[in-house]
Amino acid sequence: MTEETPYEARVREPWPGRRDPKSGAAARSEIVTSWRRSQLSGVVSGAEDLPFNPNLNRTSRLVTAATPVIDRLAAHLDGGGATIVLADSNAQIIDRRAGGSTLARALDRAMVAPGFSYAEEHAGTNGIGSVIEGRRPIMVSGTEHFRENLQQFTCVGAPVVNPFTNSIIGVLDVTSRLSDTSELMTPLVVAAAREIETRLLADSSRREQLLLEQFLARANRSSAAVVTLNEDFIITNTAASRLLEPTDHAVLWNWTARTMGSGEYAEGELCVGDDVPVRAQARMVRMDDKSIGVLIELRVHHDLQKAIALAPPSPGVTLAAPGAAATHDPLAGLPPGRSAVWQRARREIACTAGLDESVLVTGEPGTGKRCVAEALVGGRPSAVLDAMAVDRDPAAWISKAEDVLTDGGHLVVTHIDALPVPLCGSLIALMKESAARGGRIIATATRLDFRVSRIGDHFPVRLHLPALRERPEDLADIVPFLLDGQPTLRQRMLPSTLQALMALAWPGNLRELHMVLTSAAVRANGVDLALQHLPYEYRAPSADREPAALKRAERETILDALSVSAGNKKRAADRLGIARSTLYRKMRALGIDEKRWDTCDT
Ligand SMILES: Nc1ncnc2c1ncn2[C@@H]1O[C@H](COP(=O)(O)OP(=O)(O)OP(=O)(O)O)[C@@H](O)[C@H]1O
Repeated sequence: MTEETPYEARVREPWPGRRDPKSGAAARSEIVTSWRRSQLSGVVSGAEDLPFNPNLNRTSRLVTAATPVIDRLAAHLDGGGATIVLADSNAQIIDRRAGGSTLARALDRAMVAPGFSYAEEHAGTNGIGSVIEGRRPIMVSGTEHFRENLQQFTCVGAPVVNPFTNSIIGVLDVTSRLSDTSELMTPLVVAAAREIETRLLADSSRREQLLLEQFLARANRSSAAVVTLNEDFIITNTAASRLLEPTDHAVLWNWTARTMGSGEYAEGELCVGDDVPVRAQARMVRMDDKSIGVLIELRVHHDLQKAIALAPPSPGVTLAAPGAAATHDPLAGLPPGRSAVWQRARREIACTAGLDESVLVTGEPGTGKRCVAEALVGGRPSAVLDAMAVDRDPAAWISKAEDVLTDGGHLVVTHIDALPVPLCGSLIALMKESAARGGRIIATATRLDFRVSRIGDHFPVRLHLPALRERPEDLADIVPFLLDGQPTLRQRMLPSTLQALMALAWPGNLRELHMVLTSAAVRANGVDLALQHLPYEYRAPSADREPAALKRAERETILDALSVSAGNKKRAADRLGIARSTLYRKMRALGIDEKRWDTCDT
């Protein structure tokens, strides 16, 4: 007798999580083992490059609504030549049921199995990913499949659409062997997908009804702006609707997720609408012990509003640069943002632009240091030299710097922390000699330590740009700014997409965000940017948000320890109470640039 594969076991026990006492981890390792075993025996052809994620979200609204429908369909198809496949909005298969053992084995070999993603970009035309791209039911048969190992099947998929947001939250698919293809497959799948949507609507109505009741109970008693929201919708009273802008749905949802965590209550300050500082109090709303949304009261924070009003405005600054415009707003081309940390950085940039001093702009890679450096000299530096390119011709590099500074020009030097030590002395000497004639260097640096050259100490003014992950609420302002900034990026972004982006860590900062938006805009081809338009690895589903927030906190803690220990890894590890090897491993896993700190262990 042949050994039962994990997938056969799952077909026999359709929902292991419900009847099988095995833990999620055990079920996950089963899937991985099966995949590895298949790979080792060489039966997988062309599936190695399919994204595989063993974390299957079995508690989502999609699964809850789809289970009874699939149960019935599975009983109907039992022993027949067709299998039912349920996938999420990322085209990742969540479940597979029914179909005889021969078909199950064939699907195992082709990796049409839970955990694998059939997004079109990885799998080409198929009955799951192509449904998401086309937003309609589709039959893909035999050689119409892009991947060779799928060409033995016929797949019919239909989208499952969230009735409130109109976005696709999943795909229901029925797959059979090519020889078993039936014309009835399409109406069967479409009817089942509609039934799942009806169930979603009924379930949502109950949730939304309860949220509305809670909202009315509070709004009737409160003089504050009252809002109730979940990921899909938001209800506001008149005061809140005056205060909030459309992007604030995502801002409030993100703030709640960060501040409340797994608790029931959160309190804090944030900016909403047109930069209005508010004090917020949020309370979780539950139904059947599950969180279904939050109720938030917002009160305008008048003390903070006064403080912002008193802060130096963004002045028009007269520049000494030869040929520069007489008056220039240094903040004009810089990204907006409502966070306190970015507001402070903008004020410092505005003040610094008014000084005739050399400036060092620091920050992580991609935080926009070069853009800020150029803004500080009216957007018209006399020259821009990259210290990372100095090796090509050091003599020509330093001679160009000398020409600019001797003429009293404004030189932007990017990545000055990469300048070889011998050239640091020459550049500083030039900077000091030319200062009286108006010569000025605006430099950028990523590394915060300057233990080797200490070149940073010679700059009278230093500006630091915060990382994007320190101010996720700013994405609500930066995304439209970047989308508006280029003629090719004129689309709007759906609130759910913005929410997903806010939950990410952004190690590449603005550069990474710009890349993601450009890729999404190309993929969206003129329609509003939805989750499925983002590059695959950026489509964090809701279930992944907490780990993203945790990772962010862990990264912050490690960066803090490295910074306080002046980059010395042993001291940083001691500070954190972990082994140095663990610190290295965590740094790699969290994308902390080791090179940035690698001269600091001496
Ligand atoms: N003001 C801005 N307007 C539009 N895009 C911006 C702006 N600032 C930054 N970006 C985006 O971020 C990218 C990186 O910006 P910039 O080169 O200024 O960063 P940096 O901090 O100097 O990076 P690195 O240190 O890695 O060289 C830009 O190429 C652009 O895509």
